[in-house]
Parts: sequence; C-alpha cells; structure tokens
Amino acid sequence: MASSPITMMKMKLNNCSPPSTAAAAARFLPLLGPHQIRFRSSVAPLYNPSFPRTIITRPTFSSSSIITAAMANEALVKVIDGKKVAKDVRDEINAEITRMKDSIGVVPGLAVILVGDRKDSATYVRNKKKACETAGIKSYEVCLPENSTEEEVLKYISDFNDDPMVHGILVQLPLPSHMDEEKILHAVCIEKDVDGFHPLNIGQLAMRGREPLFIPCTPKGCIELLHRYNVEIKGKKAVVIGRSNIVGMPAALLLQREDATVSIVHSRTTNPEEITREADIIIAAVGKPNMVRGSWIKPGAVIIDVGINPVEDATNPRGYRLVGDVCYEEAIKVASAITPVPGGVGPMTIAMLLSNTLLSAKRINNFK
Ligand SMILES: NC(=O)C1=CN([C@@H]2O[C@H](COP(=O)(O)OP(=O)(O)OC[C@H]3O[C@@H](n4cnc5c(N)ncnc54)[C@H](OP(=O)(O)O)[C@@H]3O)[C@@H](O)[C@H]2O)C=CC1
Ligand SMILES: Nc1nc(=O)c2c([nH]1)NC[C@@H]1CN(c3ccc(C(=O)N[C@@H](CCC(=O)O)C(=O)O)cc3)C=[N+]21
Repeated sequence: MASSPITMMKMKLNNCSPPSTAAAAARFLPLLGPHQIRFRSSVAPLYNPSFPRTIITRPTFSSSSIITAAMANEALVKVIDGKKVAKDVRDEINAEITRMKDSIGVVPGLAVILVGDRKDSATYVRNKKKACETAGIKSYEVCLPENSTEEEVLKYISDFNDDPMVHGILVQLPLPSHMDEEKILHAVCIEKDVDGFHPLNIGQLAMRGREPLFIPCTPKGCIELLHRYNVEIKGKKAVVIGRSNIVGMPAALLLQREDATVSIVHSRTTNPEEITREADIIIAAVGKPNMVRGSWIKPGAVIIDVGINPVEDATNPRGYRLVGDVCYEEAIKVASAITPVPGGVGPMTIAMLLSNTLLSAKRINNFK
C-alpha cells in the first residue's frame, strides 16, 4: 500500500535516529549561545585525568548559506563523547592497576554471573570481559542455564564472597523470573558489590553525611560525563526520567548530592513534558525509544540519554539499531550538549565497573 502524505510525514517526524552528518557536524564544537547552561571552569573528576579537550573549530558558512536558528544551534551543540571519555578513564585505571601490581603484587579480580541466554546480556558480559582484559583486571565468569536454581546462583556468590582473588561480583540483570532478585543481590557481600545494588549501599547513597562503598555504575558514568564536560550541576534544575533501582533512582540521588534541585518523572507523572521542559539537565532512563521530543527540552539544556532500545532496521547487518530515549534528531536542535546512543552512557557504564573493581581491590588491600 502506498504511503499517504500524512503517513510519510509521521514517519519523517518519528525518524529520530542520529543522522551521521548532523552528529559529525555537532561533534567537538564549543558551547555558545544565549540559553546554554554554564559550564564550570574547573572540575573535580574521579581519576585525576587529563580532561578531554574540546577542539574549537567554528563552522564556516559561505555568504550565500541560509542558516536558520535551528541549524545554527545544531552546529553549536556539543556531542558528549562517552566512548572517548570511557577510553580515557580506562587508561587511567590501567595505570593505577600497574602501579598496584608493581608495588604490592595484587591484580584486581571481577566475577560475573550470567544466568540464561539473553542475547543482549551475553553481549554486555562479553564486552565487560574484553574491557577487563585490556585494563589488566582478571575476570571470572560463570554462565548458568536459564533453568538453574536460586540455590546454585547463591552458592557461586558465596564462593566468590570468600575468594580473596575476587574483589568485585556482578550478577547480570535481569535474572530469570523464577529467581528472587532481591535475595540474590542481597547475598553479594557489600565490600564486593561493585554494581552498588546492595540495599545498604543504596541506603548510604540516600543519606546525608554517609558515603556508599560503591556508586552504581550507570549513574556514576552519567555524573562523570557531566564533570568531564565541565557542566555545572550545583544549583541547577535537573529532571530524571525513570526511577528504577539501578539507574533512575540512584541518578536522582547523585544529582541531589551534587546540589542540583531534582525532579523525578515516572510512568504515573501526569505532565512529564512540562516538568522536563524546566530542566537545565535531563537524565532519561526509561526504555522507550525516542520518548523525549524536542518540545520537551528547554533551549540550552544538557541531555544524558541512558536509554538503549533496539529498533528494527533492515539496512543494519544486525537487523536492528540502537536508539536512546531521547529523539536525537530533534534534541540536537534545542540542547546545548547531548550523549549519543550508542557511544554515550553505555561505554561509561563499563568503565565505571572497572573503576569500582579497582576501588574495591585497593580498599581490601589498604592500598592508597
Ligand atoms: N547505558 C547503559 O549503560 C544502561 C542503559 N540502560 C537502559 O536504560 C533504560 C532504562 O533502564 P531501567 O532503568 O533498567 O528500566 P526499568 O524498566 O527498570 O525502569 C524504567 C523507568 O521508566 C519509567 N517509565 C516507563 N514508562 C514511562 C513513561 N511513559 N513516562 C515516564 N516514565 C516512564 C518507569 O516508571 P515506573 O517506576 O512508574 O514504572 C520506570 O521507573 C533502558 O533502555 C535500558 O536498556 C539500563 C542500564 C544501563
Ligand atoms: N548487574 C548488572 N549491571 C549492569 O550494569 C547492567 C545489567 N546488570 N544488566 C543490563 C544493563 C545494561 N548495561 C549496559 C552496559 C553497557 C552498554 C554498552 O556498552 N552499550 C554500547 C552499545 C553496545 C552494542 O552495540 O550493543 C553503547 O551504548 O555504545 C549497554 C548497556 C549494563 N547493565
């Protein structure tokens, strides 16, 4: 059936994938413009890094070019390069691991437990293993069939809890539905909970004057990106969309710890667009492809898109491509900075897992 003009228009409006040319034009450009959020002149990043330097190249337009306001903003948007920052972080971790190995002979160890045969989980676990190898972390992997029992998983956790070579334990989520996720996450000893999912860790994250042993990797990665791109958080209005235990809720707690004023939008929020439009900083962690449209975004806002959603794409060899929760194509016309999907928060999650594993090995061995 031939598409009617209306259907075609709808298709166009909903095509929110990052257009490669726009993304390339936007990349590495300085943040200017009247609406942008102020960027800090100095930052306190986690790993004593050399900050990513922004290459300041102004776009050159011929005098005959017609530049609309939207196009001009698009050219000034900074794409937050999670892949590059994650690589910098991994290099810093690698140097620290070498220093620790050389001085006390300890190599950090990370154990990953995967239950079932979800393809996406298998991919993440493979990526984590690769990242561990390059960073100099020893990885221990257990893959159990979907029909394993809770007791089997608990037994592996207990063995890893007692193993002095293992400094971090990660149970890949989601677990099969017949398992009690809370019981299993609770079984990981808090000193090795590099995911930061243990209720005690979350409780400490929520309390003033307390410090959690580990900060959950994805929210920690989001904040690290804001720091390394000098985005001022203190005093800003932040909106987190999503309130899951592993992303939305800890992300909101972290932003609050950084002195932002935080609102949380969830599935029962009646006016999500209105609330989100107030925000200087948006963290979207929903799992709904392209949900956040351009009209939801205040001009100059900074957007961290956590969503990883596979959408069908026959032109892609995998048969699908990944898109975020934010309609990228529209957002780059309004925002001052944005993370792409892929290449934004995802690589940072893995880098922060390595960081937490190193932190754990240092703490257990009292290595400064
Ligand atoms: N980049 C990375 O490293 C990672 C990416 N992800 C991705 O992030 C996304 C979120 O993951 P996760 O937090 O685990 O997902 P969950 O499904 O656990 O949580 C989704 C949250 O979004 C809220 N929500 C659902 N629909 C709406 C809506 N229409 N409007 C507003 N809020 C809504 C839910 O609200 P309610 O609480 O009311 O149900 C819930 O709090 C996914 O795409 C996931 O793949 C996840 C982990 C790591
Ligand atoms: N215990 C536990 N801890 C987790 O941290 C955890 C989990 N379970 N279950 C699933 C989610 C999801 N998650 C991702 C990690 C990396 C990418 C990542 O590297 N993504 C790449 C793309 C990868 C691709 O192309 O498939 C990117 O965004 O550039 C994505 C998602 C961790 N999670």
